[in-house]
Amino acid sequence: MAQFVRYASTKYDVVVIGGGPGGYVAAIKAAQLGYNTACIEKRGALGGTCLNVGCIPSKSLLNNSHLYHQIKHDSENRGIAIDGEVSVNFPKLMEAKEKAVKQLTGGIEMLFKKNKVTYIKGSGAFVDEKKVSVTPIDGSEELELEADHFIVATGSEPTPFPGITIDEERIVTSTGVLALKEIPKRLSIIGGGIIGLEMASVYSRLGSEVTVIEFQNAIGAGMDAEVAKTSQKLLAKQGLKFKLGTKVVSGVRDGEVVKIEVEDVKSGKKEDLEADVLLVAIGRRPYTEGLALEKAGLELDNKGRLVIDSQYRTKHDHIRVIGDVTFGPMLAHKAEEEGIAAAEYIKHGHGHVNYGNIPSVMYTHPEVAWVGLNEEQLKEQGIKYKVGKFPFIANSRAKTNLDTDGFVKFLADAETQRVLGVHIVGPNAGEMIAEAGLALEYGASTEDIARTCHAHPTLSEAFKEAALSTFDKPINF
Ligand SMILES: Cc1cc2nc3c(=O)[nH]c(=O)nc-3n(C[C@H](O)[C@H](O)[C@H](O)COP(=O)(O)OP(=O)(O)OC[C@H]3O[C@@H](n4cnc5c(N)ncnc54)[C@H](O)[C@@H]3O)c2cc1C
Ligand SMILES: NC(=O)c1ccc[n+]([C@@H]2O[C@H](COP(=O)([O-])OP(=O)(O)OC[C@H]3O[C@@H](n4cnc5c(N)ncnc54)[C@H](O)[C@@H]3O)[C@@H](O)[C@H]2O)c1
Repeated sequence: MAQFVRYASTKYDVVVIGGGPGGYVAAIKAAQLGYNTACIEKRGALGGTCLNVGCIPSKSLLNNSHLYHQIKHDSENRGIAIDGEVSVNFPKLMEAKEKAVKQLTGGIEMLFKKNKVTYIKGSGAFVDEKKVSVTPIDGSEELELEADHFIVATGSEPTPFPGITIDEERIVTSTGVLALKEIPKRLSIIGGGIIGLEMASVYSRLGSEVTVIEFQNAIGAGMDAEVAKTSQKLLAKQGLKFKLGTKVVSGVRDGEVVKIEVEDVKSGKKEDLEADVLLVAIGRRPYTEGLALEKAGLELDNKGRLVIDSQYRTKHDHIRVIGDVTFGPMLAHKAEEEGIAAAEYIKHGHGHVNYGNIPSVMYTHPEVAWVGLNEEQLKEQGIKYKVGKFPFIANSRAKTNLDTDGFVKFLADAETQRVLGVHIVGPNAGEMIAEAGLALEYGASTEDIARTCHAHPTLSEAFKEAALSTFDKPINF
């Protein structure tokens, strides 16, 4: 009975299943558009993978491990003398991460209150296409909710590696690696994608010997090949070991160590490795467990993604799907944009996400960021393009910061100079890429950017000079 008082109503205009970046944003937007909205989340905290076990905890560890590494290895250069020992307090580092997560997930609860979204802590499952049942996480009585519209945003989970058993202690996914009890002496990572490289950076800076095992001959899971190569070189200089073109045959825990057998893809040569922790980071897959999709007759494709049309509708017009659980890149900002668009489709019949303009950022040091098409895609599509590049070594702010690795690379239409893609490896790339996104959105040419006054001395002058370099000579290089 108490449940019904707490959850006020069992009939809503909009019910959102999943409280991650897709779901919580969709719920707030729907409420702002005037709908009586509820959001069902089973984790016990809002914010989904991103805030709880993804973007936010990983960025906390990346930031603080970078600071530590810089203080320890890069202070003398800068005229800062360290008298005494600089060391890591690992439990405290983890505590700082937890604090950031708690503040941000709690912040979403406040936003729900402010926007009058009903937050239902439980697991949602379709009863039919008009109703969902909720099993509350506090063990109280099951509820049934009816709604005119549903938005499914149940996210994704780590892709398992066939034959390798995860214990989240010695053989871990991204969730386990973000919550280790101690810094492993040796960390092996299967997958040289974004998770693999970000976590490799964290633990390498903290003192682990890190080996990244990647099936492909390049790291970065699809980033511009030249950028991927540069990034790999810079990460290798920091001490990361790479085994590219390498297949993992097996990974087994043996007491306190993990034994890994790998095989060179080309030669078939086998090798045995040993690690204290093995991270499996070979991608993520859509998560629909327990949703009882069959009760609503919803379809999955062969990759387990919920099938939708361009307005996020399933075969039922009133059931929409957004975020990692459906098509497109598995990124928080993509899920958020879709959350807003889905609510707007419900209200107005139109919404907007530009899938050609979704930035990607890898938060290593230096960062890697890109948006639009890369050289390989342009060649594949037969589009004639010009390249403009500017290295940070020639940028005054990068010089003053003693942080000069990397470059900005523009790809522009050969005839019109319209920006087609921007790829950056370098300091602050993740912030700088926003300017490229704006340029793409407005259909800017590289000349538009080159003629825009950028403040001096800033890293963004490298951005301007790279744009200029697609059609003229740079000034400072
Ligand atoms: C280690 C790591 C780092 C990452 N870093 C970044 C980054 O820096 N930038 C970036 O853009 N992306 C990053 N990502 C990806 C990002 O986390 C996802 O793209 C994003 O969280 C997807 O949002 P979503 O709302 O679709 O799903 P999720 O965030 O996965 O949220 C889905 C929610 O639905 C809930 N749920 C599932 N089924 C039910 C049910 N039946 N009933 C009730 N609730 C349910 C789940 O508990 C979950 O909380 C990272 C991911 C990982 C793993
Ligand atoms: N900064 C960010 O935006 C950020 C950070 C972390 C995660 N994410 C998102 O989370 C998702 C998952 O990340 P991820 O790094 O697990 O996936 P990913 O797709 O980025 O990379 C997986 C890598 O594993 C390799 N691989 C696959 N199977 C393998 C095998 N059997 N042996 C060796 N290597 C193998 C792939 O070639 C690829 O390079 C991605 O979609 C990513 O966009 C984003």
